[in-house]
Amino acid sequence: MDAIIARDLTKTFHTIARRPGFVGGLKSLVAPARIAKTAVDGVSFSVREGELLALLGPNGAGKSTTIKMLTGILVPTSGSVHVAGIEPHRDRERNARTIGAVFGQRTQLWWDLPARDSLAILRDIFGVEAEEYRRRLSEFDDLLGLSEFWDTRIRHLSLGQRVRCDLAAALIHDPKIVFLDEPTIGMDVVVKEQVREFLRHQVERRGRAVVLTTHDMTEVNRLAERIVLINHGRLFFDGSLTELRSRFGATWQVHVTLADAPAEVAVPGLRVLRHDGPRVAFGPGEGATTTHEALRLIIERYAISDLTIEENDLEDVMREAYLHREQVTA
Ligand SMILES: Nc1ncnc2c1ncn2[C@@H]1O[C@H](COP(=O)(O)OP(=O)(O)OP(=O)(O)O)[C@@H](O)[C@H]1O
Repeated sequence: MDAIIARDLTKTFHTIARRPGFVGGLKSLVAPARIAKTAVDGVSFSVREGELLALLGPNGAGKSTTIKMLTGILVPTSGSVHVAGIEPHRDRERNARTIGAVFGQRTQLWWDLPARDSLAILRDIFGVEAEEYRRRLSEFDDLLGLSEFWDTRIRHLSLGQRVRCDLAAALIHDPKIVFLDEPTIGMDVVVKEQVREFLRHQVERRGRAVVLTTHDMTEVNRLAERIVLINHGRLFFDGSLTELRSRFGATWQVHVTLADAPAEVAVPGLRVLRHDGPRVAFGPGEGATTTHEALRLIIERYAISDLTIEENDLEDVMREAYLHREQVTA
């Protein structure tokens, strides 16, 4: 079932352009020149329950603006958004009970209170029953190790500790839908993996729908089943990581050592890049786009004794995707 449905979502900001100099400043006051900036332009997508969608794009692409409309912080200029059947900006109270959100750069906790008290306030605000609260806290503690800094004031927590508290706070009322805007920014690799494990648990075991923005390609690789790419406010890709790799010039090589050393090697759909005795390197040919597919084709024809796969990394693929979009819009 779709948890989030965005249709033709558009947001245009209006700002006042200040003319240079003193006279220019006066003119701007008398006759302000308004500049329109369409940050999100006709974006449509949906997210199912139990699905993690990574919303990606270069700086200034419109990701945060999209998330802000999905969470009800911003009102769309046009188009529609439904989150668990609710229009977030029209029904703020029901929306707040339905969603959880973490903005990695900010906190929704109280600076001068210890983590324990901050969460207790949220428990009271959302009316979480005592036994249920204890159960959830203990689950969050198991996954995020909160009790290490339970009694420390939020202002004294490290960034990684603070975001772990923010994650617990965002989920304390058991929302079905979670928005995360760069949740692991600035975290060390150990804490990042802890947070990723937590998110996997929320999606796979708890069936939550999660929308995540990040510039961290390892995160995308390890977490995202589905990717939506936007640039200049427009959606230009919606699909799996495999589809993304095959569409934006991902290259790979499959190196195999064959059980025999045939004089000729050929696999329909693959290109033979090198052939030296039993050792053969295959690359993508017509009709075979993924390494999985390539392996199936090779194993169907030859017995192999060794195998390695080289793929160019996701950052290369993503750079290709962003540049491709620049050329399309240029
Ligand atoms: N309140 C605002 N008023 C005017 N322009 C805005 C406002 N908020 C965002 N913008 C502009 O809208 C565009 C999209 O910004 P947004 O923050 O959504 O990008 P982003 O994809 O989240 O970028 P980043 O990866 O750098 O965080 C940018 O050009 C930004 O300057």
